[in-house]
Amino acid sequence: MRLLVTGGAGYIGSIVAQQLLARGDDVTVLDSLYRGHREAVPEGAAFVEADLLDPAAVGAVLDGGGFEGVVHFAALSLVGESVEHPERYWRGNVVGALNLLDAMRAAGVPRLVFSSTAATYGEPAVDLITEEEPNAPVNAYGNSKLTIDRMLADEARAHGLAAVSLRYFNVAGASGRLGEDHTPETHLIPLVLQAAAGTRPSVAIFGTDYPTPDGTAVRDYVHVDDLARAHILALEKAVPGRHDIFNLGSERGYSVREVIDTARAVTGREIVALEEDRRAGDPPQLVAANARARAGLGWAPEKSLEDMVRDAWVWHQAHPGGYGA
Ligand SMILES: NC(=O)c1ccc[n+]([C@@H]2O[C@H](COP(=O)([O-])OP(=O)(O)OC[C@H]3O[C@@H](n4cnc5c(N)ncnc54)[C@H](O)[C@@H]3O)[C@@H](O)[C@H]2O)c1
Ligand SMILES: O=c1ccn([C@@H]2O[C@H](COP(=O)(O)OP(=O)(O)O[C@H]3O[C@H](CO)[C@H](O)[C@H](O)[C@H]3O)[C@@H](O)[C@H]2O)c(=O)[nH]1
Repeated sequence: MRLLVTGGAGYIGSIVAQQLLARGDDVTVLDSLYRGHREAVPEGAAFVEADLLDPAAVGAVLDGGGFEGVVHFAALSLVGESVEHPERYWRGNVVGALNLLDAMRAAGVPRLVFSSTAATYGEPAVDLITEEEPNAPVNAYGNSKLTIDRMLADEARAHGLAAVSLRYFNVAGASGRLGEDHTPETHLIPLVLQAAAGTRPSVAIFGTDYPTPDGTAVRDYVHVDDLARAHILALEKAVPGRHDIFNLGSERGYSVREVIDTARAVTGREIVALEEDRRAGDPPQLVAANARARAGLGWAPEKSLEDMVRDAWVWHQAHPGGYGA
């Protein structure tokens, strides 16, 4: 397929672009490089430096481009920043997505796969989160992503777009020469590995008084390669005039302590973990039900937490300062 990957200079988008190229798709990456890395755009992909907030630039890329689909990753995704500066998230994520949809409609691009998030569910007190769980985001990041999900449902109904929202839980791991390099880094696994490598003195455990087996928060971690595979399936199975939503998780949660212990075992390094207060807005537990993705996409995660930590560790050792170093 001829595909546009927005946000393809970022962590997940670059790895999806790489998998698409590997199976023979023709890939163009559109990214503003605001939070991405030119070095992460896979060889073989065409690259356009453009901002989704610039409708003329987006229209110029799509118009006459002959694209058969768009995989849309480009977004702001720092929960804390979204609470302090919600306007950045409404503009960057919602207006950006609207500009993209306008350009796709004008150019007649038939399908879109979108990076949604577990944050659309807020803080549900259930063991496994299904797609039927009420939407109740607790921050502007989740609100912006839920708004885009709703835009896609309307767009599909009115204009026949084949749209799929993939609700990622916690994405981790690396894939060959591509890995996770966020500034600032807020995600647990890269921070734990920086502590293992000695590039930071310790890692914080945010909260030890949660109602979970060991008192620390539980998350459902998915390897970025497994996640990437789900995008390819979604592109193939998207139905014109429909908007489908799929959770991407493993139905198995791990606590912060379990993640740190796994990293100790994988790296063989000492990792100093300091117990701190809860981070504001962190729910005790987020674990995905994935029956819908199994049935509808034929997708199931294959890689373990150990695989994610090992692959991220290999990448971290090869890129101790990230892409910039
Ligand atoms: N990492 C996770 O665990 C996780 C979980 C749930 C959902 N998501 C979603 O997945 C997507 C990818 O996440 P990631 O971790 O790879 O993020 P990332 O920050 O590494 O990549 C996002 C990319 O989008 C680009 N971008 C941002 N705004 C843009 C704009 N207006 N125009 C053009 N480019 C723009 C950035 O420069 C960056 O390269 C995001 O939409 C995020 O919300 C991520
Ligand atoms: O230094 C750290 C960093 C994180 N944590 C804990 O580790 C768990 C995982 O935290 P991450 O920041 O790695 O991931 P989140 O679960 O907070 O965030 C994920 O889910 C969010 C929605 O809830 C967004 O979608 C976000 O992009 C995605 O990475 C949380 O319980 C957090 O409190 C620590 O204890 N110490």
